[in-house]
Amino acid sequence: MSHRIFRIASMGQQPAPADYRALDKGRDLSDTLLDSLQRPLRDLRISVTDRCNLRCTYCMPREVFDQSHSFLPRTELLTFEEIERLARLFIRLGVRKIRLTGGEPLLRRGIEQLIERLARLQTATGEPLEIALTTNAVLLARKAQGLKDAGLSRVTVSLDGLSDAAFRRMSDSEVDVATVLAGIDAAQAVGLGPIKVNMVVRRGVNEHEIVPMAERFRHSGIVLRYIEFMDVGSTNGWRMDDVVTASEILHQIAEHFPLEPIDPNYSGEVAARWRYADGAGEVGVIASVSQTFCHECTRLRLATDGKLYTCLFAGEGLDLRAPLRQGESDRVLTNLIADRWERRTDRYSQLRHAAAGQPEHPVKKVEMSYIGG
Ligand SMILES: Nc1nc2c(ncn2[C@@H]2O[C@H](COP(=O)(O)OP(=O)(O)OP(=O)(O)O)[C@@H](O)[C@H]2O)c(=O)[nH]1
Ligand SMILES: C[S@@+](CC[C@H](N)C(=O)[O-])C[C@H]1O[C@@H](n2cnc3c(N)ncnc32)[C@H](O)[C@@H]1O
Ligand code: SF4
Ligand code: SF4
Repeated sequence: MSHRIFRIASMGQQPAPADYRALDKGRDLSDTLLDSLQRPLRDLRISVTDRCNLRCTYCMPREVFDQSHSFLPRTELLTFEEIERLARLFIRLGVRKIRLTGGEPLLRRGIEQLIERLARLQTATGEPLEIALTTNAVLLARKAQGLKDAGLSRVTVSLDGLSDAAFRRMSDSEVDVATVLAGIDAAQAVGLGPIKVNMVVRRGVNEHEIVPMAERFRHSGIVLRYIEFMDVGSTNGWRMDDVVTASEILHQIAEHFPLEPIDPNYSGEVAARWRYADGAGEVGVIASVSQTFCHECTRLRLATDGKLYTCLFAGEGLDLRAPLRQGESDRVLTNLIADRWERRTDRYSQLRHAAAGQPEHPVKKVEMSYIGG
């Protein structure tokens, strides 16, 4: 396996400040913006903080994200005004859905004000923008009503097991499952749905929770999605052996509750959908390791400090904060973003798959808590 193919992910030069002048020109936005693999831009994920109140072992292992870890200082974060300005430009380039994430997005002070600003925006086709938020739900019970009032469309909650023992092992915390379930109940009560629950499955840690979780969310109207443990970042000690594949997961569930495949809700959906044959609802599997979906990837990620990443597994981002704070025009920023998308060649998961799960990384991948999950 050569190093070369993994070098493809998101490499690209930051233009020198002087080059911004050359980008100060109008752009025809009537055609769909496509990357070099003919994928449109549709989905923007914004990391609003790199901090978190949990220490999930697969995302922010405590031994790395401890007291000595330098989180970004406040001045380095994009302000709400800056995020709103960029969001407008992304929408003009085709974005229809914005997902707020992190780190833990409910830790960002005044997140409701950001949602209010975004909720006023319309997509290029005149429809309201869909604004979703992914959260560990530790603070959701007390914040659900405010989020709804601010204009949030829906929430996705991460929960890796129903027993406190498994949940605490995965999240490396003392939080109990009841707190997360209370958050889900509150979100449902205020109408922050359709609600989805994401469960990362790690072999030998929480695979015994697959069936109890299915049982808990059947008949609830909530869509549970199982996620294969991924090699995001550089610190989570990922090994292919620890991945419980989507087919293993589905097999376990189907032994108790027969399943039937159903069509995706939209092109490029990351979860493959299955419904319970007895009509109890649906589940999804996100097979980002065993059945990759790069060929339909329409996602762009704006990290906490304003760097733009064209792949979850990128090593380098395009700095948008510098031109923003240097007072560059919307035209410059739009051209910067559009040019980056047009040059995009990322398909990391597909290449990892082709290499039988043995990537050799020439670049240090950024952490998921910073780039946004
Ligand atoms: N490899 C890879 N994994 C992804 C990507 N996007 C999402 N995932 C994984 O899928 C998980 C679930 O993502 P969500 O944000 O809940 O999924 P989504 O498809 O945007 O959600 P919906 O809008 O509800 O369909 C993430 O936490 C990641 O683990 C991606 O672009 N690449
Ligand atoms: C990074 S978190 C940020 C939002 C919020 N803190 C939460 O946990 O919902 C977003 C999603 O990424 C998923 N995730 C994090 N690390 C992962 C990994 N190594 N493999 C698969 N999914 C991962 C989490 O389970 C979560 O659903
Ligand atoms: S997955 Fe979410 S809750 Fe867990 S450590 Fe990462 S950012 Fe925090
Ligand atoms: S690895 Fe994920 S983020 Fe990167 S191109 Fe593939 S689907 Fe998109």
